[in-house]
Amino acid sequence: MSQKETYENPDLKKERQNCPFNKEEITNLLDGGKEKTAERKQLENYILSDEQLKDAVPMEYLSHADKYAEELRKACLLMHKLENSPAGQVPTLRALMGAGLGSAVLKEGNPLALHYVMFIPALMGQGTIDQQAKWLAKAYNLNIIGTYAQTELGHGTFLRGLETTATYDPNTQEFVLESPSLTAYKWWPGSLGKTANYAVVMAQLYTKGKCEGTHPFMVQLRDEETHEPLPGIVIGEIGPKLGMNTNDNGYLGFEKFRIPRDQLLMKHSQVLEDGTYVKPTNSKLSYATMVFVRVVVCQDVTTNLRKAVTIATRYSCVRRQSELKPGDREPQVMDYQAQQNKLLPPLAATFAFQLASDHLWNLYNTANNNIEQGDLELLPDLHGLSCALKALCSSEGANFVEVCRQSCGGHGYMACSNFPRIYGQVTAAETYEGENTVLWLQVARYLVKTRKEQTGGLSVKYLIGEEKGPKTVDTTLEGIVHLYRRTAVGLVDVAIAELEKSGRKGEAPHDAWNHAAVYLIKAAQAHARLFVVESFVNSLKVGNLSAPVRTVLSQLCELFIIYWLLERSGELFFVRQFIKKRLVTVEFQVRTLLYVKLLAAIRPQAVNLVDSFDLRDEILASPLGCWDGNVYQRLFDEAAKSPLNQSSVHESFHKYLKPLLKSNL
Ligand SMILES: CCCCC/C=C\C/C=C\C/C=C\C/C=C\C/C=C\CCCCC(=O)SCCNC(=O)CCNC(=O)[C@H](O)C(C)(C)COP(=O)(O)OP(=O)(O)OC[C@H]1O[C@@H](n2cnc3c(N)ncnc32)[C@H](O)[C@@H]1OP(=O)(O)O
Ligand SMILES: Cc1cc2nc3c(=O)[nH]c(=O)nc-3n(C[C@H](O)[C@H](O)[C@H](O)COP(=O)(O)OP(=O)(O)OC[C@H]3O[C@@H](n4cnc5c(N)ncnc54)[C@H](O)[C@@H]3O)c2cc1C
Repeated sequence: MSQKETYENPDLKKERQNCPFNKEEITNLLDGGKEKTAERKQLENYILSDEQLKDAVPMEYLSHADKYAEELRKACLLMHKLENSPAGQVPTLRALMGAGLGSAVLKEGNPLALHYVMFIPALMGQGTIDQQAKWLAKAYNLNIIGTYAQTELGHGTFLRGLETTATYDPNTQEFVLESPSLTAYKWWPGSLGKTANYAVVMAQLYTKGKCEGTHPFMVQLRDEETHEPLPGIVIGEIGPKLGMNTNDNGYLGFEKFRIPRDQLLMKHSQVLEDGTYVKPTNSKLSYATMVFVRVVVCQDVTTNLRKAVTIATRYSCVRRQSELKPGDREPQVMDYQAQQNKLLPPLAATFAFQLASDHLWNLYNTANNNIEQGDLELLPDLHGLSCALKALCSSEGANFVEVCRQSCGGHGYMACSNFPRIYGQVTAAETYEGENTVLWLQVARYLVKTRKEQTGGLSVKYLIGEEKGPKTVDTTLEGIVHLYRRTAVGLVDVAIAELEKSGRKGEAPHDAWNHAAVYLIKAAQAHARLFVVESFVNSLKVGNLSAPVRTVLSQLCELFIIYWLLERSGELFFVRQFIKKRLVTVEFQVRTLLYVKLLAAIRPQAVNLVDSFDLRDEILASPLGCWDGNVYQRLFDEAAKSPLNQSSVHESFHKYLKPLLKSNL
């Protein structure tokens, strides 16, 4: 059964011949430059060549506890490796926390992720200079390991409803942390179950008998030597989940647990020794850590989607099934237009999401620098855009990953295909860091406010003033983007009209808001899609792209924006002006024709495009997606690893089946 190391599936080989563009140019573009590509490759060689970081058996065959222990072993080894990393510590950390390199080693979730993704950012964003001096070095050196404990059994979304209390005692200058009910128990924080010994805990601050709202507190949970929970701390792990099972999500209760006053993270608000409360300039500054994570989640989801698309595209060019031309050889399933319709939109989406995420990352950095200087002007736009893109990338990403799985037929359902893990990771992002529906409503709030008050940040400028641009069918990219813009504006206006209608009926604003939720969510989604397509189209106008790369990216861009338009066509019916002008029918006919042409144009470039993602086989971790296309041999090799194949007759036969067979029931 063995194949030569040099094997390359002939169909894939053919797909790779005569590539019209330079794959490396796209790789460099995605990495952020030639040097960054070189750095990444060097880092991958450094990490992935370490034998101790390889799994002895696939993780699926381990128990819940063994999975955790094995992932923790590798996570700790990775941290040791940081010291001598050729790329430097911070870029290495970033690569390890992201969905690429990190997931090649830590398959079921990184037990140290929350330390880097939330605990350290919370200390940096919420702690004073003195508090950072006290804790940050320890955290960076991994002398302490932390998490972010906000969500409770009873409340995740509604932060004002959190029940954990931190009551200031001026006599001892301490806060007393308390979980007054079962629903007040912290529930969900990653790494809390077994790994972390510290946490940034969000609790309702009481001082001088008054509740001042939720605030972040630095809390030690476990003894630094023995790792035993400290007296007054009730802590544990919450059990198996759909995915990310070694992220050891945990629970946490406080029984009159005391911490010194200076462990309230006091960058934005303070409690003085006598208990006087000093307010922040903006009460939402304590939510800043969530904003950071929403921004990085967009990047994480995009990297995961690239993996799914690579696996499905390569497999679809290796897989031959059914009959296209009667009597001919079975075709590659990728030659079915229906398969292209499944796979080429998610392929295009990887570019669209990456470009939008880059844009968001730049906004985050600018806004954050300004906030450090006391200038909060960009905060509403950052909040609106991070909610919009987090919700859009995670929801569309999860749907696309599922389509990629389906496109691989039965083999896509195997655990070894890696789709279950990728899906587990991406769909989790639909819930964590703000449940998507809730985030859409936050976006809608910003849109409605902007439209009504005619003032808002850069991402919502199109809602201010009268819309300009062609009102007839225009088949240029600009024309299509304009259609998106008109739909987005139109849907905000429809939502506002609904709110006003309810108002006229005498409904209170909160009831009117609830009764307009369907419209509000549609408006928020249209806004997010507009932002993504604008980013895609605009980024093709600038940059130093060769003509062949520009051509293929333009085809992907056009395909993607038409795909979304056709998918969400129902929304055009909400916007009255389209119906009046009978634009919808015309739009449909023209776009569908173009869409089908684009599928055919991109099809021959699909394998070369996913090759240009330059994802190593260890990162894809799937027999279906390997570079050599040796799919069937690899599936067979994976099956051989099953513990059920280690003997010809399993012991359970003798215990259960044989007695049944002999029982003459
Ligand atoms: C140094 C090395 C670093 C290495 C690491 C680097 C990179 C890492 C790379 C990759 C990692 C990638 C991904 C991560 C991978 C794995 C992740 C693993 C685990 C995931 C962790 C998940 C953790 C969590 O889930 S933590 C819990 C998150 N919880 C939530 O998100 C709760 C959601 N709820 C809310 O946010 C709020 O309650 C609310 C829904 C917004 C409502 O709040 P409320 O106070 O009720 O506000 P209201 O609606 O009344 O609005 C009032 C007003 O405030 C404005 N507002 C609201 N929120 C904000 C905000 N955040 N910022 C600014 N403004 C805000 C709102 O717009 C209103 O304004 P206005 O009155 O209309 O003007
Ligand atoms: C894998 C994973 C990791 C996590 N890690 C952490 C962590 O490290 N730290 C941490 O603190 N938390 C963490 N969480 C918790 C996570 O942040 C919350 O689960 C999330 O914010 C959703 O809150 P909830 O569970 O209370 O959902 P709920 O708010 O109860 O949602 C239930 C339903 O109610 C709807 N709903 C709720 N409010 C509204 C509203 N106002 N309007 C309309 N619909 C509404 C929602 O849309 C949803 O359909 C994690 C969760 C997961 C799944």
